[in-house]
Amino acid sequence: MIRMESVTKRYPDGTKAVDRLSLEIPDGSITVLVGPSGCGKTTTLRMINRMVELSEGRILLDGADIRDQPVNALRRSMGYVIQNAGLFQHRTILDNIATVPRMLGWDRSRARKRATDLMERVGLDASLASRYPYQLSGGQQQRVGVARALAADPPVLLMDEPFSAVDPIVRKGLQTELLRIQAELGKTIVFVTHDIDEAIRIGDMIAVMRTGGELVQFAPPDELLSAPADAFIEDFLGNDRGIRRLSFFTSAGLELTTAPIVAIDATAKQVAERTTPDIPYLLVTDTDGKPLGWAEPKALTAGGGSVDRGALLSHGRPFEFGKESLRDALDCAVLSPTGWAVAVDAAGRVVGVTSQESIADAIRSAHAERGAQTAANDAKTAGPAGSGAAASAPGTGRTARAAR
Ligand SMILES: Nc1ncnc2c1ncn2[C@@H]1O[C@H](COP(=O)(O)OP(=O)(O)OP(=O)(O)O)[C@@H](O)[C@H]1O
Repeated sequence: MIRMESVTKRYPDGTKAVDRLSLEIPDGSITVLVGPSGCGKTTTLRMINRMVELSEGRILLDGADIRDQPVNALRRSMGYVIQNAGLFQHRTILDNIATVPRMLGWDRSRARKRATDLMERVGLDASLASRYPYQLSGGQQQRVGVARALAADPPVLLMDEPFSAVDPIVRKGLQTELLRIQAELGKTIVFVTHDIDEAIRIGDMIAVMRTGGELVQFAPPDELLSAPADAFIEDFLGNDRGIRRLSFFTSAGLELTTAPIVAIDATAKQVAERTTPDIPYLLVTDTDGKPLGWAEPKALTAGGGSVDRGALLSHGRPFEFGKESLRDALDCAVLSPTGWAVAVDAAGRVVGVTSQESIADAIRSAHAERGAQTAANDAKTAGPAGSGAAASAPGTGRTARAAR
């Protein structure tokens, strides 16, 4: 664990970049430092690998003061990724990734084998190995940067605005890749961004800082959204907090019904059996159970056994039950022409449908459950007085990340 104890950084010109920052960065998870330009994020990150020396306080890595170990050994235990990747322009992609293992004395073939494996891990095609950085897109260069930082398998990864220079679609792809890599490797990642949406999407814990290098709130993203510490955080988070928070609630608890579902080859009798006064529309599936569209029951029987697929209303985007969040389910329902959302399994087969009312019920119970959980965690972490000054992550109760 990285523990920052009342850390202050004053630059020689007198600028106080970080002010008595206390933070416990939990192992094996992503902690995001976020805040407006100039609030001290980069300075904080660089104090961890001693690219910037702190002025007061101390930083402990697994209980040991980082100033008590040789700076080279410290930096080797921490991969470092920056904006625009910072690749060596005169080296091939493979050699860029193999840089640290080579510095550590690995022989050439072992280092290259490691680099080749890492290219695959970060989603880079092997055919790019012999190219030079200028022959890659910005997104590909960032992937190389991540692979290079992972090359010596350091337990800690420090990432400074790594995805800021690429367009929003590529950026989302890189975030997804990082989450996938993190799920596989379980590194301790400290990630700097000024983008609160990025922080919410990838962070297990988020530290919000404000100008003057002050920590304002340290919390998991759903807690930040539900209980911002003050008006500054509320403003920084922007609109739609309630809706965005629904991304942290799984759709697994939603009540589904299969009552209004019929297959395309259903007989008139089967359609009639499914039809009740409560159900103005039926969802039609193909014979494999995949959704085709909504139809009024009478439209299904009008053709005397053959359904006109072109006349079906769109079923919209279905959501994957249990994997996607309540936010996804709500979005599907709101966009559905019938107001009902279609739930599918991983193979895309319909497992049921759910109404906006059922989703509203699920949202209410999810809020109540999370409230009870938070209260229980608060009671646990409150513990005996004087249990430490550093802002710390709750020990338990982090909900599984819904597919964000
Ligand atoms: N070498 C330096 N000498 C003097 N002041 C510095 C130095 N480096 C940074 N600062 C100042 O320290 C403060 C914090 O800078 P820092 O780069 O840590 O902020 P940041 O939150 O990462 O900003 P950004 O999002 O714009 O990158 C700023 O006021 C900055 O001008």
